[in-house]
Amino acid sequence: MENQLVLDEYRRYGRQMILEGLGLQGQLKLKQASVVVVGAGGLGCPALQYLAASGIGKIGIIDHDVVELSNLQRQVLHNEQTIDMPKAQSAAIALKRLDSKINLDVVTEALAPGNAVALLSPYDVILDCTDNPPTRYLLSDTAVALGKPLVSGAAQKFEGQLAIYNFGKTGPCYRCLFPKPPAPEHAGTCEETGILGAVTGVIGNLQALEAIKIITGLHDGSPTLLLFSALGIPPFRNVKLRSRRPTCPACGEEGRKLGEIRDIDYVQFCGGATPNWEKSGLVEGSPQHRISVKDLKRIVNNEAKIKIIDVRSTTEFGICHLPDSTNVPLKNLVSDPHAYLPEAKTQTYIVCRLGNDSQIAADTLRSLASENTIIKDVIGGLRAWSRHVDPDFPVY
Ligand SMILES: Nc1ncnc2c1ncn2[C@@H]1O[C@H](COP(=O)(O)OP(=O)(O)OP(=O)(O)O)[C@@H](O)[C@H]1O
Ligand SMILES: [Zn+2]
Repeated sequence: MENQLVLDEYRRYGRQMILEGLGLQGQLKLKQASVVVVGAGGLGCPALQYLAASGIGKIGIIDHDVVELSNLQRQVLHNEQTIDMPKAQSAAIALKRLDSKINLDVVTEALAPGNAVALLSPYDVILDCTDNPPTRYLLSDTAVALGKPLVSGAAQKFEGQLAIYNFGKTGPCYRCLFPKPPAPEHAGTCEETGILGAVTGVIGNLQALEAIKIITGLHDGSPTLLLFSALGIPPFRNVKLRSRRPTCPACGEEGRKLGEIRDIDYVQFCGGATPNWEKSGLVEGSPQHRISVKDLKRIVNNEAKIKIIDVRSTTEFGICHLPDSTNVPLKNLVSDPHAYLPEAKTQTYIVCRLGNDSQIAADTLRSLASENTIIKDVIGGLRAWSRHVDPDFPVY
């Protein structure tokens, strides 16, 4: 029945079928098409919702993570009842509610070098709705190897990006544009940098729209990078992309130099795994220049002359903070550290949300202070504080 519509489908898709350029033929193309969405998070949810609603014949959902309360602010297919459920499964439940006959492939494992070719090859179009550099390179290389277009989205803070890679005969791949990965400290997740939910909605919807244009033949085929800034005037800018780089190791005409995808260590290529700082909050017996949250709690109760400096932004400090802590945002501290050097005999403890920025601040002050001044960073930050000391302290 893929080459014709059933009676109900005329009514369901009529509003888009009457569009010039789409028509019955366009709707049949959507019905015959298959799309895979990698990542059922902030971008994946809205993308999946509009792909499913438009009548795509088969949709793959790949995500290894489970739903958390902090996801619901933007991952609009999930809900309070599906917390702790695999995201791919939670998204499938929501899409089945929209269309009970929808054809879905649900994969609750991560896309990895060993399974990428097999998992992605059954589909016509691939959507990158993930959030980390290793997966972006893996998706791009696999799309090139399989000769499929990759609709790639990204969003952070108030900003988003959209591009189609490996599109048509000359469209560049992700490696053509970004031959080198970002430094790990610049590859922050939404947890670290923040994200407005509606921003992922804008980009995720555009990803669905681009896939629909590609499938129905409405796309003009020119590779562009769309930059969105919610606070910008105007909020959208379009950058025309060059053709493939001849020297690109993935798609360049000088031949593929990458080797087999399953043998590539993408995590290593992107600078190695980022340490899980939160876990390190559990470390008992702190190293010399660091303090665990439990030890800090003991000191707060007993010692008179201590100072707690919180190096988060003023906005974050306003959300919650430790009693008697002083807010000095990291950038202020680093730009004028002499202004914040502790008085003699004051013990200084530096805290942030997850325990990274506080180390930079503590190192900066220690390098200027006299040798026996006590300046320590709090391991695991406020996240560890709420986990191990005060369960009523807000986690955000
Ligand atoms: N290699 C991968 N295979 C499958 N899914 C992936 C892969 N890498 C990332 N993802 C998924 O992509 C999604 C990205 O979405 P998003 O950044 O909105 O969610 P998140 O990771 O839950 O966010 P937060 O940073 O707030 O915890 C996540 O659900 C994540 O599990
Ligand atoms: Zn390339």
